[in-house]
Amino acid sequence: MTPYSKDFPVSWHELHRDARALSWRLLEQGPWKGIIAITRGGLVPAAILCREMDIRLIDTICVVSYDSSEEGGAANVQGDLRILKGVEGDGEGYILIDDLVDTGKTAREIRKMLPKAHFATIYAKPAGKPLVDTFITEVSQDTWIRFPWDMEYTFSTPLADRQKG
Ligand SMILES: O=P(O)(O)OC[C@H]1O[C@H](OP(=O)(O)OP(=O)(O)O)[C@H](O)[C@@H]1O
Ligand SMILES: Nc1nc2[nH]cnc2c(=O)[nH]1
Ligand SMILES: [Mg+2]
Repeated sequence: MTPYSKDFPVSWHELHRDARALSWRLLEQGPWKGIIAITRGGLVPAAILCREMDIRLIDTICVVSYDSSEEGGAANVQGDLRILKGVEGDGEGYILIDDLVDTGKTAREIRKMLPKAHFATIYAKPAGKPLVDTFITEVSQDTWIRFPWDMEYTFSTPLADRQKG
């Protein structure tokens, strides 16, 4: 049984705007040595942050967590976190970026590896929020965020027709 009953679709435009808002917040807290993106969701926000903040040193922590093999591609079943690639050091002076924090499981594990990094996300749900140093938008725990890279344009049935069905 999925704990998600609401959908929160995010467009490229909204994501860009929110990532730029995060850049403003982080610029005020710098200087920064570089950015560490948590793959894969942190990669697009990392690219936007680097551009806005003139950061050229970009590293990755590569992890596998949620299972996207479910029918319909709804990637909402979380398994054990597997670290495919880490980084050296304790993260001091670095921004650690991910697209969102949900249960906080990913953040908790990665914060153990990089306790001095500044953990930033664009979106945060209540359970994961205490683990984040800076975020932009909070959504409820029962909401599944849909990122633009996971979606495509398709026909939308008019509301009146949906009621008939
Ligand atoms: O707070 P948590 O409950 O741990 O969830 C947050 C993580 O889940 C998503 O990644 P996902 O595992 O879906 O993989 P992806 O980034 O490779 O798409 C998201 O990008 C975070 O990394
Ligand atoms: N796309 C997406 N991935 C997630 N991983 C954990 N929570 C979420 C979510 O709300 N949306
Ligand atoms: Mg992720």
